[in-house]
Amino acid sequence: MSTPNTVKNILSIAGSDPSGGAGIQADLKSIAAAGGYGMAAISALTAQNTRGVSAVHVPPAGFLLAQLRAVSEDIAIDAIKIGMLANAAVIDELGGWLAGIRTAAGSDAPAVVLDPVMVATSGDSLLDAEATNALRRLFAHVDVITPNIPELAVLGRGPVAGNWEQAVAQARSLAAEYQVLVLAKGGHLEGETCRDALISPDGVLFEVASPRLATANTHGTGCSLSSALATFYARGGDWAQALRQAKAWLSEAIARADELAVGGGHGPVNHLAALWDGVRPAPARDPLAHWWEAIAGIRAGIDELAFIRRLKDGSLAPADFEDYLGQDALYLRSYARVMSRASELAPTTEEQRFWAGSAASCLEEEMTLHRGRLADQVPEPSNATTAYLNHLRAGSDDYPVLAAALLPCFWIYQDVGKRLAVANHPAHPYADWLATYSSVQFDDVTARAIELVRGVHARADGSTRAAMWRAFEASSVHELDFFAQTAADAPGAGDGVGSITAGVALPVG
Ligand SMILES: Nc1ncnc2c1ncn2[C@@H]1O[C@H](COP(=O)(O)OP(=O)(O)O)[C@@H](O)[C@H]1O
Ligand SMILES: Cc1ncc(COP(=O)(O)OP(=O)(O)O)c(N)n1
Repeated sequence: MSTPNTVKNILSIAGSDPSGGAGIQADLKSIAAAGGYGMAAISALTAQNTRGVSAVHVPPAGFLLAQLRAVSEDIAIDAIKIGMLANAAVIDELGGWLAGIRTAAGSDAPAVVLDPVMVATSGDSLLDAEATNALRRLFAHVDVITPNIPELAVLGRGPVAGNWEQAVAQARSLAAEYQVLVLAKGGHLEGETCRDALISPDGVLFEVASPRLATANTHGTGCSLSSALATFYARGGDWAQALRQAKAWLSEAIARADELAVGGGHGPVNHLAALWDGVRPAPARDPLAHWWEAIAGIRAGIDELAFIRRLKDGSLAPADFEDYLGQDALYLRSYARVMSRASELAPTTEEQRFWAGSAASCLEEEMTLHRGRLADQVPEPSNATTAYLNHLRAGSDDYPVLAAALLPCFWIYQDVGKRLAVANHPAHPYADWLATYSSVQFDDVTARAIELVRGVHARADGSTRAAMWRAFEASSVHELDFFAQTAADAPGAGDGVGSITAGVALPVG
C-alpha cells in the first residue's frame, strides 16, 4: 500500500467540526502542515463551534464503509488517523474494513493511529459501554492509541490520573494489556511543561516535553497531534522521531494560535502558521521557550545516550557511574565558583542572592551526594569537563552571557531528572541520585533560574541577546558531551549513539 518516493497519502476517518478547529477539518490542515496528502472519510457530523457541541448526526455505518471502499479501491493509503467514532456499529464496521486492508497489504499495511475521542470537555462520556468495548476490540487493528488523561482512565478502568507519573503508569498497563503503542498526553495536567510519552507494550518509554503555553485556544489539539503523528510516521517510518516532529510542529501551532481570531470560546490552533510567515507579522515570542525548542535535538541526543538509558533502568555499570560522579564532583566545585562570580556581577540584590544561594547549595547538597558515593577519590578532569568549565569561565566578565551559560545545567538536569524519576523505585541502585534531580526544590530553583535569565534577556540589547543564546546553546552541547563521556557511550561500546552536536540556527532579537 505504501507509495515509494512520493508524497504520502494519509486518510482521516473522523467527525466533522464545522468551525474548523477539530475533527476532519483539523486533521486535513495538520496532515498538510506535516507534508502529507490528506483524505477524509466522515464518521459523524457535529454542529459545534468554539464554545461546544450542540448536535451530532451519525450516518449509517454502511455509508462510512462505502466511503472507505471508494478511497481504498483507488488510492494507496500510507497511514490512517482515526478520530470520533459515534457508536458500536460504526466501530465494528470500521474494524472489519481495517482487518481486511491490513491482511491484504501484509507488511506494507498502512500505519494506524487511533485518537479515542470518548470524553467531552465537560467530563461527560461520549461513548456508551457497548461502544467503549467495541473501541477496545478495534485496538487489535491499530498501531498507536492517543488517549488524553480522562480517556486513559476510562480505557484503563481506573481513576483519572492526577499527575504525570500516574498517567504513565496507566498508559503502561494499557499498552501491555492491548499490545499496542500508547501515547500518553499531559495536556490536561498542570505545571510548566506539557509532557507526552510514547509507551510500548514492553514498557519502553520515549518522552517529549514542551513549555505549557498560556492560551485558551487549544481546541482540537488532540486531533491535530494524532494526524501529524500519522503523517510524520508515514514519511519517516520511526514513531519516536514522528512524535518529536509532531510535538514541535504542534507547539508552534499553539504558540501562534492567538494570531487567529476564531470564535468566542476555545479557538483553534494555528495549523498553518509557518505557511503564513510573511503574510502576517509574527508576534513577539517568549525567547526562552524559543531557546528550549531550539535545543530539542541536543536534548533528544541526551535521552538517547546509553549512559542515560542505563542509569534509568538501573543497568548502568557501577564503574561507569563512578567515572561520571568523579567528573561531576570536579565540575560542580568549579560550577559553584562560576555561580559565585555571577553573584558578584549581578546588578540586583535579588539576582546576587540567587546565585550565591545556588553556589552554596550546589556545594552542600551535591557534594554530600558525591562524597557519599566517591569516598573522596576525585579523578583528573576529562576533556569534556575541562571544555565545559573553560566555556563557563570564558563568560565570566559578562553577566548576561554568564547567566545564560549557567542555565542549561539547571534546566537540562531538571528535564532529564523528571524522566529518570519515572523509573525510580526503592530498590533502584541509583535511587538517591534519581530522586535529587526530580525534587520539588530543584523544580523551584530551576524555575527561578529560568525567570532570572528571562529578565536579563528582556533588559539586554540585540547583540547581547545573540551572545546569550550562543552561550546557552554551547552549554547545552557541553551538557550532552558531559553525559556522553563514560565508557557506556564510547565508540564501539554497543548500543551507545555517541555524542552529537546539533547545528541550531536561531534568529535572536
Ligand atoms: N497549553 C498547552 N501548551 C502546550 N501544549 C499543549 C497545551 N495544551 C495541550 N497541549 C499539547 O496538545 C496535545 C494534546 O494534548 P491533550 O490536551 O492532553 O489532549 P486532547 O486534546 O486529546 O484532550 C499534547 O501534545 C499536549 O501536550
Ligand atoms: C468532530 C470532533 N472530533 C473530535 C473532537 C475533540 O477534539 P480533541 O482534539 O480530541 O479535543 P480538544 O483538544 O478539543 O479537547 C471534537 N471536538 N470534534
